[in-house]
Amino acid sequence: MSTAEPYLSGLQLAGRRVVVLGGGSVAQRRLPRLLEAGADIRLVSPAVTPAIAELARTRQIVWHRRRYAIGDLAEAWYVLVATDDETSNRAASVEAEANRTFCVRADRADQATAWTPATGQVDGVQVGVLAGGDPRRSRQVRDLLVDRLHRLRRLAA
Ligand SMILES: C[C@@]1(CC(=O)O)C2=NC(=C\c3[nH]c(c(CCC(=O)O)c3CC(=O)O)Cc3[nH]c(c(CC(=O)O)c3CCC(=O)O)/C=C3\N/C(=C\2)[C@@H](CCC(=O)O)[C@]3(C)CC(=O)O)/[C@H]1CCC(=O)O
Ligand SMILES: NC(=O)c1ccc[n+]([C@@H]2O[C@H](COP(=O)([O-])OP(=O)(O)OC[C@H]3O[C@@H](n4cnc5c(N)ncnc54)[C@H](O)[C@@H]3O)[C@@H](O)[C@H]2O)c1
Repeated sequence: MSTAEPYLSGLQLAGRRVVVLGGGSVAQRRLPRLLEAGADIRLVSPAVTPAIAELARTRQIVWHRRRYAIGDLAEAWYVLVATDDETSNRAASVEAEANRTFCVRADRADQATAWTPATGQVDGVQVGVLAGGDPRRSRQVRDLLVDRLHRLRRLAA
């Protein structure tokens, strides 16, 4: 990956296929935002957390109960790689690159073509913060911004 700055964007994912690999704590944290965006989510993982199993049971996502296989990313507009198996993570990011599909890689920031910002929303205003790969800092800055937006709303009321 280059040392250039990432380009923040507002992806319109409604109805578009997003493939998530892995069903652990990282996937669980990120699925709610993808669902709010209306993404058509396919999740591939041999095991998932109870919260993710519930999303599958209620048909909010489609869960394929198996390991990643080459070809899984064929229809994807966006890919979130979050398994704890480095070999699969690497193979999937190679497949995404060949498909020219942007791909988050939770275990290796330097091998990813997209990063997940810390996000918040107040009154229809979304904030997204990247802090150069330092998630604690992006979370802290997001919390400050969301708090300030809440204060402004109270002052305006
Ligand atoms: C902001 C947030 C968004 C979200 O996830 O929603 C986010 N990580 C969050 C939490 C978090 N991340 C980590 C922990 C474990 C404990 C700790 O270290 O504190 C926790 C805490 C937890 O899990 O509770 C460790 C970690 N993170 C990355 C690596 C790999 C590496 O750096 O190479 C490793 C080491 C993994 C390992 O050791 O194996 C990589 C990335 N994490 C990013 C985003 C992208 C950078 C964005 C930026 O520029 O800031 C980036 C580059 C790529 C990506 O994954 O998209 C969210 C907080 C927001 C919120 O709370 O709302
Ligand atoms: N980027 C971040 O914010 C962040 C935060 C914490 C951890 N991590 C890293 O991200 C990865 C995932 O973390 P986690 O805490 O969600 O792990 P986890 O152990 O909670 O979940 C891993 C998931 O991957 C699944 N899995 C394993 N092999 C697979 C395969 N071949 N194909 C598909 N699914 C497979 C498992 O069944 C499990 O559901 C780890 O490498 C971890 O070090 C990243």
